[in-house]
Amino acid sequence: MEAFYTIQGEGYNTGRAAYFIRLGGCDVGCHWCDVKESWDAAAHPLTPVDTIVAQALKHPGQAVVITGGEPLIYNLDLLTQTLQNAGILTFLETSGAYPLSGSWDWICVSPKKFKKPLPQVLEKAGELKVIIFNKSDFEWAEEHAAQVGPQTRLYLQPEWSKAPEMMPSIVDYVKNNPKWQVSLQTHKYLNIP
Ligand SMILES: C[S@@+](CC[C@H](N)C(=O)[O-])C[C@H]1O[C@@H](n2cnc3c(N)ncnc32)[C@H](O)[C@@H]1O
Ligand SMILES: Nc1nc2[nH]cc(C(=O)O)c2c(=O)[nH]1
Ligand code: SF4
Ligand SMILES: [Mg+2]
Repeated sequence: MEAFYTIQGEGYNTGRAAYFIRLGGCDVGCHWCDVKESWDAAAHPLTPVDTIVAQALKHPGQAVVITGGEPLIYNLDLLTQTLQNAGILTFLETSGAYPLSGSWDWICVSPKKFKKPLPQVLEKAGELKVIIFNKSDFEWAEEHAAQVGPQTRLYLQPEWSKAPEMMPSIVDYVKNNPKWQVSLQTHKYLNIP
């Protein structure tokens, strides 16, 4: 759908320069999704892997973030292996709703109520990043924390439009349950893509 060089704004790798590759197509249907224009795969022409990788290599960043849409609706083996062979770190942003493919240096799973994550993806998560839209999402977060390994980093990220309202509860929750950390969409405060 699009590719751009920016700073990873969210989660474990926040603050790192990265080339973002946003793949079109998603049927998970989050009502608060901040890239609804990505949902219709047919609206975004296919791009050859070699073209994507050549564009990525024009930037000095050491990492690529593959996001969407839901990137795991595609088999990502060739794209990620080609990037890694070129010396680029591969980071994934996924809902976990589709089977895992690809070769990854970091996997972020952000589970969704609308199409639940697969256990095989949760198992491989470097980080679990749960979006907090309302108070019931804390319980939802704990249900998923129970399904990841002890090494998985745990993040609570406010849904953007609800951030002013939900932030006090998130702060209290993290202070009382310190296995969790706060993740903010810092790129939106920085006014960068
Ligand atoms: C747009 S999604 C694309 C990747 C994948 N479909 C997923 O949901 O993980 C990238 C990240 O943005 C988060 N996100 C999407 N809309 C958001 C919003 N309105 N507020 C906060 N985070 C949001 C998702 O939960 C996910 O972690
Ligand atoms: N800067 C920046 N960081 C991000 N982290 C995850 C994003 C995404 O949409 O997947 C995103 C994004 O869209 N921009
Ligand atoms: S899974 Fe990701 S891309 Fe799909 S609707 Fe939800 S937030 Fe948007
Ligand atoms: Mg985004």
